[in-house]
Amino acid sequence: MIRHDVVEPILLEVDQIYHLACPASPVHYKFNPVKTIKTNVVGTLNMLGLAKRVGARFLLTSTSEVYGDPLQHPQVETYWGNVNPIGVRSCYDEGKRTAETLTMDYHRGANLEVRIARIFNTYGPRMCIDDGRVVSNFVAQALRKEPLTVYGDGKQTRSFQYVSDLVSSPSHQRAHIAGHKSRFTCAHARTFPCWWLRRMLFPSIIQAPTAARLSLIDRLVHRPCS
Ligand SMILES: O=c1ccn([C@@H]2O[C@H](COP(=O)(O)OP(=O)(O)O[C@H]3OC[C@@H](O)[C@H](O)[C@H]3O)[C@@H](O)[C@H]2O)c(=O)[nH]1
Repeated sequence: MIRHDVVEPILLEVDQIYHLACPASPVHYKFNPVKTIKTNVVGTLNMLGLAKRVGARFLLTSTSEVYGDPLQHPQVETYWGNVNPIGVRSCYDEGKRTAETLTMDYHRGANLEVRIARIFNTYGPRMCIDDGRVVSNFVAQALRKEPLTVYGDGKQTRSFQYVSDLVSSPSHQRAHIAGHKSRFTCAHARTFPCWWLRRMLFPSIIQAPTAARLSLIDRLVHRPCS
């Protein structure tokens, strides 16, 4: 294994590049916004340059956040989004949009074989307890028997997906099929408001047998962060 910051160029002999670098939780990517956008722009350029040099296939993990504050529900891959270029989330939204642009420009200009996976709100084992995203926050708060922090009126909706569904999804499989269209959505077909998530999670965790709760705590706290 090599530890390397994608913001710095690197020369390797590889057949495939999975470009996953970048914090995904809003709390984490807002912590150092300049580093976040650098990772998405300079880091993506470096990885695409490497892919071109060695003729590797390239996968970019993008995000539902490329749609910004969408005016269309659900978001289809042809929707261009509604993004604030100067907001606190822009380092991530616009960074990933630029990363997508660069990926498609290398595809068109250098004939690089590319895939772009637009991943929606994903949760599951190996998340940090302080990840900051809504599902792990609610689970951690319910385990501590604290009130669940629903921001705003809780009517905001998200498409949540379990991590193993993401990995085994048909969309993910398509990433491996040569010649398939270059971008695809990785999301649950339905969206749910945050208030619903609170109503569903809290009683099921509070009423769970102690052993089940301890196992959840173990999975959240004692596993390394993904
Ligand atoms: O404790 C919390 C945390 C979050 N929320 C709300 O829950 C909703 C979801 O927020 P999250 O922090 O889980 O993350 P978001 O859905 O905004 O973005 C995330 O999902 C898409 C991924 O591609 C992105 O990488 C990731 O940023 C937001 O409306 C947020 O305000 C709460 O109500 N309470």
